[in-house]
Amino acid sequence: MAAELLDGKAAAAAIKRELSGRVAALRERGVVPGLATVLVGDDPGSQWYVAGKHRDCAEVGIASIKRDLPESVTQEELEAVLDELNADPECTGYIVQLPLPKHIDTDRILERIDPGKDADGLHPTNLGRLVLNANRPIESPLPCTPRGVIELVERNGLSWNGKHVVVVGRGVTVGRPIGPLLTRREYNATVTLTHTGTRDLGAVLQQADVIVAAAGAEGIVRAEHVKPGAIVLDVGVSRKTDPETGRSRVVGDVDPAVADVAAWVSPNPGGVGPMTRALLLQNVVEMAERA
Ligand SMILES: Nc1nc2c(c(=O)[nH]1)N[C@@H](CN(C=O)c1ccc(C(=O)N[C@@H](CCC(=O)O)C(=O)O)cc1)CN2
Repeated sequence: MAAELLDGKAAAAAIKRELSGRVAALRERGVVPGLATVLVGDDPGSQWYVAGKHRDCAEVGIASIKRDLPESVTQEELEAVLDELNADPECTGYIVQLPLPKHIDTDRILERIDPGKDADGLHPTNLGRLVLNANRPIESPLPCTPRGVIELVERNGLSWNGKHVVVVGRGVTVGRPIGPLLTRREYNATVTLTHTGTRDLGAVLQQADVIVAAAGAEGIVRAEHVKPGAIVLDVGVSRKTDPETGRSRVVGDVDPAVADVAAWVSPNPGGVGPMTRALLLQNVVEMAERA
């Protein structure tokens, strides 16, 4: 039987409709939320994601500011741009598009962001609050993709309570922060984080009620790894060029045959990607509401 689809486009559209009303209410109070993006270099994927963030802002009434910098930018020049955004009252939140070029120290850049303007929730203060505030609501921005994964499942009437979640990939935007989030009492999941050093990944995956595949390794999750009835979220992004058309397309971490075994799968594209974008807007709106 074919799995049901976790439609990220539909869920993201619903979130954006809700946010439009909240932005209108903020504007009535004279508060204009403004998201800035910092893009370094000319990677077409990153350019496409950043352009999408500006389109999303326009759709819900958030002002947006662009800072596009050449690949050759130095650490000091990039930090000066962040200092300027930290001081700019029209920028209420901002993101630095990742990945950054190899000559840039990404950790130092993330630490330079004012935690009160950290729309991605990746500043050490905000990641630390995610770990510390175990028994009270978190009043600081949370990483967008983990938030998007959680929302996508819940908006389809599914619960995390008591589920064994196996996450594949230990990157800073998904794998590392999703465990502290899903193990909070309100979600109550049990999380296993796997990575390239995990022995017998297939055997670990077979124990999962939910798989979150965020390794960026095409087709790493296959049908024989998946327990019948599991929920499978495909967060991985690899790009493949079609030899006939020369056009590039996104391929995920989940082999399409998984849909014959799982109960629910998120398509890729059209699953977690649009949710990441919607939850970024939600972070911006929440930060403006709290300010
Ligand atoms: N500063 C950040 N950098 C990066 C993040 C992040 O959350 N913060 N995540 C990813 C890229 N990303 C957002 O920035 C992102 C990835 C994918 C999508 C998306 O909507 N994808 C579409 C398909 C797109 C395509 O065809 O290329 C989909 O899934 O339907 C949005 C945002 C790394 N960097």
